[in-house]
Amino acid sequence: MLTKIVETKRKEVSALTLPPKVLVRKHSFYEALQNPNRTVGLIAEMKKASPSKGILKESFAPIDIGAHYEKVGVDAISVLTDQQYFKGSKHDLMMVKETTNLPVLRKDFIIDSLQVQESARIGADAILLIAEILTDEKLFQLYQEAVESGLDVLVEVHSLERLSQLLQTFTPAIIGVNNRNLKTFETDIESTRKLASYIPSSTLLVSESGILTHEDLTMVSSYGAKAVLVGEAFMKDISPSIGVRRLFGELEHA
Ligand SMILES: O=P(O)(O)OC[C@@H](O)[C@@H](O)c1c[nH]c2ccccc12
Repeated sequence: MLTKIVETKRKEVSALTLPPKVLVRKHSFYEALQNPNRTVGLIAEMKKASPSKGILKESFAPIDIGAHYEKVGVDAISVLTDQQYFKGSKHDLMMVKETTNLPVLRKDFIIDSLQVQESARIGADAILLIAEILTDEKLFQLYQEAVESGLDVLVEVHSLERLSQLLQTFTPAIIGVNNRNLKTFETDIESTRKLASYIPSSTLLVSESGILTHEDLTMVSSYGAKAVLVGEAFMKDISPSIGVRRLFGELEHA
């Protein structure tokens, strides 16, 4: 699947023309995640579908979900912009950026400089770079280009092997441990525990995927995660804000 997605991205990039730059107020993704009001920062994701789970939310309305997230006090919003596999769009991101005052992370499979420039132009505050689909050289190049364009970067990694390797090239400011193996779709929050001790203390550790309950949140926080990235649990709850409150232990789990 991952190989297939990257192939699709190559085709998309070869047909990509840069859109005009939208004028938006930038927010620091990095600073937002260090919310002093709680022990774990929250990046709340919106995604209509995923290759592993199919449709997650039939009545998917990005502006509405963004409003829920902002009202309930999440620290940042992640918007899936991949169309083919996640049923998202760049337009979703632009709408969310326009209607909220939160930092917005562009969640996509970025393999080329053009996509980095595009992300800045559509108003993203941060981008995801997946170490498992990039060489060290490419990852570092795209990372630097993003920073030069004023974007924060969430560098995602799944295996210890890939993590150790990339740390020999550079130390990202934010590292996300994806608890989901994108090749097998197996999800296990223990991945965060296994990798946490190898991540430099100066790096902000984000635990991504498979965090469904308050217990999961407490667990990854005890492993050293300073922030979490959660999507599915919020898409499947009665409303995204109820999902957020449940995750923080303010309501019982259904
Ligand atoms: O829906 P979940 O299990 O809470 O996971 C959210 C997020 O971590 C996941 O969507 C994700 C993490 N890395 C990715 C890379 C591409 C697409 C999606 C992702």
